[in-house]
Amino acid sequence: MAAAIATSHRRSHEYGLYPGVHPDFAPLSGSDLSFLVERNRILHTHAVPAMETLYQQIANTHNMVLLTDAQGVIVHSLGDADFLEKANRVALTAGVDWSEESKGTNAIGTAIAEHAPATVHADQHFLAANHFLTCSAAPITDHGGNVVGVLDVSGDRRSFHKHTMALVRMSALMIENQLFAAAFENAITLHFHARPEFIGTLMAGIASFTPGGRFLAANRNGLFQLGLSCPALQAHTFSSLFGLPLSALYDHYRSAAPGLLDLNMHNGVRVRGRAELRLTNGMHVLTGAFEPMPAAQPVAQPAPRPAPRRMSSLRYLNTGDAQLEQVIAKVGKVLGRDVPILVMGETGTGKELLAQAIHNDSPRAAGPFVAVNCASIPETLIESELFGYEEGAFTGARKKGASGRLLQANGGTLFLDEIGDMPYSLQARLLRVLQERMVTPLGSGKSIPVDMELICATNHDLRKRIADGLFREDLYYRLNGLVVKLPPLRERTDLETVVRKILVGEREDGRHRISDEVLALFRRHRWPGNFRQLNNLLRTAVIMAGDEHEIGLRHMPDDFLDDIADTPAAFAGTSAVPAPAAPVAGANLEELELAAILQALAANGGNISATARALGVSRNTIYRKLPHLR
Ligand SMILES: Nc1ncnc2c1ncn2[C@@H]1O[C@H](COP(=O)(O)OP(=O)(O)OP(=O)(O)O)[C@@H](O)[C@H]1O
Repeated sequence: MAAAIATSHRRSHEYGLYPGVHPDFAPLSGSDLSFLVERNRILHTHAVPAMETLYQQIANTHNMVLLTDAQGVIVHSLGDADFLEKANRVALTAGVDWSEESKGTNAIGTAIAEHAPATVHADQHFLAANHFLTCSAAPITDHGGNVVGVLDVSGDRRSFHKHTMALVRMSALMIENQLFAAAFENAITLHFHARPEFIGTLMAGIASFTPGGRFLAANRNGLFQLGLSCPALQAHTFSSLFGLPLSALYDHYRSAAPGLLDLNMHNGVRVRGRAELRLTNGMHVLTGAFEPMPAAQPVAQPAPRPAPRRMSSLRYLNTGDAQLEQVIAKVGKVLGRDVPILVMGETGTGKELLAQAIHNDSPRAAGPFVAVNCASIPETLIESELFGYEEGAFTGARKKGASGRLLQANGGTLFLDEIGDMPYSLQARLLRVLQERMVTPLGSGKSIPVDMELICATNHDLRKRIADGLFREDLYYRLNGLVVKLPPLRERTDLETVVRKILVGEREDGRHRISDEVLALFRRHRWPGNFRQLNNLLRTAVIMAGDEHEIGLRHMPDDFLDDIADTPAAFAGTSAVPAPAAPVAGANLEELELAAILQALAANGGNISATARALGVSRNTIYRKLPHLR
């Protein structure tokens, strides 16, 4: 360090500074300061919690915690009141520039100049005005290795403690990992270390890959363990770095309770790992573990490397509901048998997800999965969308023509969603394609052979549509090789598992859980939007809950609680609701409901908000039922 301090002093001279100078301690003006914070918003957001934790460890030691931008200008500070007065003399406050150019040798400026952690003690500071300080600073870098800020602890020189630097470095690493996670939210993220107990700690390496397996980036410890520079890693993939095909990674996480992965790195080092992939629809596809991770294995006895298992996508969907289990068993029997499958079910019951799982488990999994929603394409376009067209087939046709969705599904699976909404005129054409296995694009005399599996879905009663003259009977019989019906959410017996699974997908740490009260309400809700509704509701609730681990009634949106309140059955049996006094013979539901509200009001001392919370309804609902309370 002494050499680095001497070099820094030389630089300070070159900047035209001299030790006795009284430097410019003026901070940025108000609007410039706001601009500085705004420009560093992401850094600020992720650094402040780590700064607060760091500060808790050093509180009452006459120290301050400082965050600067990449140039050394202070963005945020936390400090001991008794030290603040002294600190103000040298302006350890937001908006002041602590680069070497401005203040000569100091931990912040020197850490930036050296691109390395720096401790500058007492008279090691270049300016005499700063000799009463002792400072420890660590640069914060992004995944490309660029310094984006500095974390620093500065205090009275008599308060110097040799462990301060270790704390600062750990906190900087924590901030870097947060920035990394935010930058690669939708990537496959692998947390790895040779010692399994270090996975999930600051020591773990983290590497990100595209869903196709291409290397994107690694954090500081990841780069260290991989032993390659960032540019050298760009040519790599998941399998070239960790010796496991990507498909085996997906398979691993389709098992009911996947443990840590055993991986052989390109340099021969064996590591253990845990992978995650967050999809934009909010579900993790990789962290198939609904249960907490199994305890790490002792270091001395690494588990024998298991033979790669192929776990099915269908099995991944199977979360314990008996009706669903039957559906999965049935479709499992016809996989690859060229039997068209018709999936029935209300909106949002997961028909498309099931179709995708069937495709993934079929012998055509390597081919394309092409989904067409017949209800969402305008009737005038559906023909060209499905069958494609030749160049110049109609006004507005693209120059080179288009292949059409049927041909795009060649070699894979075509999923026709909302088949009941297929225009009647096109149904005969579709039937011909299915019978002859040939597609004739619009405006073309040529027929092209096509080879695909067909899965259709509908939430209409197709027999009724046939009776109404809206659906062709011959097409119906061609489509319904195997008909399966997905149960609506209100009939599923695995609601708790499903909720847990969605919550695991909502946040990387998967730490939210639902309260028994809310689960009881969920069990009584009608769920008209099925999984789509449940997913959205849980996503909002997780945001509402923030740092609270348990999702309770107070995190539920009002419209949901209103819906529940309008479902009389919802009042029976929830732990939140005291059972109404012995029902009066002949009382109707409304009377029972009123009795329950009055009882809850009494139990909550007439407090409307507490009563609403206890009953799982909004305050408006209470006022609606008992208008005299307004
Ligand atoms: N088992 C499940 N667990 C969690 N989320 C699910 C599950 N099944 C479906 N979803 C989610 O619910 C939403 C609707 O699913 P999907 O599109 O498969 O339903 P659908 O029955 O095809 O709906 P629609 O009839 O409206 O087209 C999607 O966001 C999907 O990811």
